[in-house]
Amino acid sequence: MNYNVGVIAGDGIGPEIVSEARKVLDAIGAKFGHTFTYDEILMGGCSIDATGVPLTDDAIAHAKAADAVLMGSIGGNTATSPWYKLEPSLRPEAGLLKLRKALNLFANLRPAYLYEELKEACPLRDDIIGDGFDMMIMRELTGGLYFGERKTEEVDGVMTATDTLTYNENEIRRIAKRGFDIAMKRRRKVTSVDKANVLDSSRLWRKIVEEVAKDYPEVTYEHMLVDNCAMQLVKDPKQFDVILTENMFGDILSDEASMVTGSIGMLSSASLNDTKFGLYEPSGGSAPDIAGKGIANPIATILSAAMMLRYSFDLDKEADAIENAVKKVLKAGYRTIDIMPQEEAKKATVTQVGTARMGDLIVENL
Ligand SMILES: NC(=O)c1ccc[n+]([C@@H]2O[C@H](COP(=O)([O-])OP(=O)(O)OC[C@H]3O[C@@H](n4cnc5c(N)ncnc54)[C@H](O)[C@@H]3O)[C@@H](O)[C@H]2O)c1
Ligand SMILES: CC(C)[C@H](C(=O)O)[C@@H](O)C(=O)O
Ligand SMILES: [Mg+2]
Repeated sequence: MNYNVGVIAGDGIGPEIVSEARKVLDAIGAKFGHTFTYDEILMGGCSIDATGVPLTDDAIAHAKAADAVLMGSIGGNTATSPWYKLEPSLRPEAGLLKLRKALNLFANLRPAYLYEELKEACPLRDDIIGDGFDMMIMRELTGGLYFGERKTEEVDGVMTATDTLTYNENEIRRIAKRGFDIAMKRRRKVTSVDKANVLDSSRLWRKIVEEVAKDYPEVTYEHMLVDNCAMQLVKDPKQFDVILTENMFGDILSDEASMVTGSIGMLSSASLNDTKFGLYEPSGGSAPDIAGKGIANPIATILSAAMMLRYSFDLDKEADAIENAVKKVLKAGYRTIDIMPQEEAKKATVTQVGTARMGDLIVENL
């Protein structure tokens, strides 16, 4: 079967990590008898440079026409890049937000899993790590602060900036259902994270989650305030199965969860709508500090490609093959620099490799 994959390589390390994921997809195609054709789509800083805007209507049309989209990352150094002198709607991130909205990608799944082999890269103590942990962050992606009205204006001679956080019950219900559905396929526990002690939007979130929970009697659920959740993620990450939360909290908590798995370079993600379509991308950014050096970890992008095979194309065997190959390569001791702490470097059993070599090793182990 032929699959038409839209590819947004993007900026910074984006092109480096996406080309490794394409390498792996091509190898999967050859092994299992599929073809993947790639439609390259411009988004982010590279689109600004080429067209003056971070995402053109033509780019949106190509993304919509694809069977699924694989993405690297967009953006630059927000302190120094000229892209951040442009008005906000013309900056790289505006392209990504516009695409998420245009494709109605409301459900963002970010699986944070500690590989046995990466315990050394996890900054937590051994007694906290125990047998490891495996959680799914289910982040609402098309509402909340990211999409509310915002303005900067002078009020009584004082510069004043406003961002608004709005959720309606339908937006909350559909993401909550997704969260409980996923929990049914996992360890049947949902932790709904909010700030209901302060925010109206969180109080509505809690009310709707409680209604949805009634349809899932087999799932244990709890509410947790976001500040406590941030703390619990490092105190006892094992307690979490599905973390269900709104857009901004999910953005922040998923970066935190990634670090307890060893590195942001390990955290894959799928952004889904209510069809089989999805946008698959690593959770981390364009990493301007290491772009062009050939040292970025491509595993999150490769695992995102595996999620694409599983969720958009129903190719479970093929997705398993990628995930197993990643495990084998880690077991054999290969590490990119982000998952290789100093003490590990001294061990003869561990070998540091760059981006392309890591991609090749995963292909060799398929
Ligand atoms: N989905 C996306 O495209 C996305 C996500 C997050 C940030 N961004 C953008 O990326 C730019 C840089 O943001 P930032 O520096 O705050 O976050 P970042 O995630 O790009 O980088 C944070 C740190 O993590 C490291 N890192 C990230 N991915 C890595 C990988 N695959 N391998 C090894 N190390 C990795 C970086 O080197 C850096 O030290 C900004 O413009 C931001 O808006 C884009
Ligand atoms: C680049 C940025 C807009 C984006 C977000 O905040 O959603 C990123 O941080 C992410 O986590 O995908
Ligand atoms: Mg983020």
